[in-house]
Amino acid sequence: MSSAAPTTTTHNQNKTHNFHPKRLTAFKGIRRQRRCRVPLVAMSIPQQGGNAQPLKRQPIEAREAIRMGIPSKGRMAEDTQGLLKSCQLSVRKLNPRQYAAEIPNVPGMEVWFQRATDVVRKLLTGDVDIGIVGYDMLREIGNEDEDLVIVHDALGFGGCHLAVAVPQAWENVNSLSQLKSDPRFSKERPLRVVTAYVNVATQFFKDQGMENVVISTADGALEAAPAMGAADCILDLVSSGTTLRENNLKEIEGGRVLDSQGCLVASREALLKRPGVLEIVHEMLERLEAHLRADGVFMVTANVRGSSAESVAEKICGGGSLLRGLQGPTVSPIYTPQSDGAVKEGHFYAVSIGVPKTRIYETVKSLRRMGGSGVLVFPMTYVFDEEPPRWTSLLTQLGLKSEDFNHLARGEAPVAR
Ligand SMILES: Nc1ncnc2c1ncn2[C@@H]1O[C@H](COP(=O)(O)OP(=O)(O)OP(=O)(O)O)[C@@H](O)[C@H]1O
Ligand SMILES: O=P(O)(O)OC[C@H]1O[C@H](OP(=O)(O)OP(=O)(O)O)[C@H](O)[C@@H]1O
Ligand SMILES: [Mg+2]
Repeated sequence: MSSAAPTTTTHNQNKTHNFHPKRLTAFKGIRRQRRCRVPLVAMSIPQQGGNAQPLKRQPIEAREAIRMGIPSKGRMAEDTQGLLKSCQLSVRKLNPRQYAAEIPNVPGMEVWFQRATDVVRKLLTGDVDIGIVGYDMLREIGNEDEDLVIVHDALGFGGCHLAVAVPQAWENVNSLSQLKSDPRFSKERPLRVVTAYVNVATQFFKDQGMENVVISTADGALEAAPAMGAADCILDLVSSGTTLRENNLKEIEGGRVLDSQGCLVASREALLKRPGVLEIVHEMLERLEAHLRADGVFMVTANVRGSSAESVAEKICGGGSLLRGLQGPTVSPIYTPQSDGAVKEGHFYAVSIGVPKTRIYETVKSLRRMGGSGVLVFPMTYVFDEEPPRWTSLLTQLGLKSEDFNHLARGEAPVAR
């Protein structure tokens, strides 16, 4: 470790008492804190702590089944299963205490419930091939390991950021540069930062050239540490900012370390060597992309009177960009049945447009102004577009081309390049 890097210690936190609900959560967290010695150096496979043996990577041939790891508890668990369900990839487990499950729509893949940190560890050890976790965990536990490949970096849940926060009472410290030059901290009396993200924090302070920093770690309720005197400031997750506020802490300019949300991650080795993994990831990515694109959009259809499809399309397009939909309105003739059994194109056309959910009423009013009637609004499940750019980017990261994927999909070996 370079001399500029902050050092890492552990500390115990003692009892405190207060009555805001968020603070009570914090109080519960303190009781389950454990002493945890965190290694000082960056590792390709993080240790389990204590005297545990270093984690070893399983050879790819150690098992045949394809495995996905998803969070077993915490706020990511519910959102992960919710998103999968929205993509018709519902996870089925026989009882709530079982940690193994399946996705009936993806036959042949095992789903394993793990703590978020362990999802990343198990990707690193080759015990799972695919995982869903927060980007924060991926960075902290994965530590930029080359085997970890981000397949989808924005699953739309678990949005938060990691930030440095200091006591509100530090009126003269509102930015990282002010913290850096704060005369209270020196080599003899370094700034004490508590965090659950030791690897990320170590790298951050090193990058900022902040040498007089000591990093300690705890499992949760970190916001209590400055008031208890156990640390000077914290580096922790922030979402609404309530926990910081309720514990008299504030973020500082330049102290935003990273933005996080749920990610789909896979092992490079598994993608390239375990038969079937790349195909499953391809299908999951397609479904996720199409679903996330559809989320927030409604399909609106209305019957509009006109002399031809073109004249109706012109009228709709003239009604503003909202009515043009995702690519332009779809206008189709409505056929009227005749007495002789034939059908005839009438004077009404069905118009279909994809509209942001937030602008539905505005759209209905515009359609009515154009003589639209029978307006129907449907939720969209998927918007499948061209091959998703994230898929192309994944293939590039793996050093593959589309034709290589076709070889793999046929069970043939990838083309050597
Ligand atoms: N306040 C938050 N808002 C949004 N996402 C969050 C928030 N806190 C954590 N996360 C995300 O959820 C992930 C799991 O955190 P969470 O606190 O739910 O579980 P945990 O820390 O494993 O459980 P516990 O807090 O009970 O020990 C984090 O890695 C992060 O990506
Ligand atoms: O900005 P906010 O919306 O208040 O959210 C931030 C808090 O959420 C997380 O804690 P969590 O509730 O998971 O408790 P923990 O500290 O025990 O993990 C995180 O560690 C922060 O403390
Ligand atoms: Mg938590």
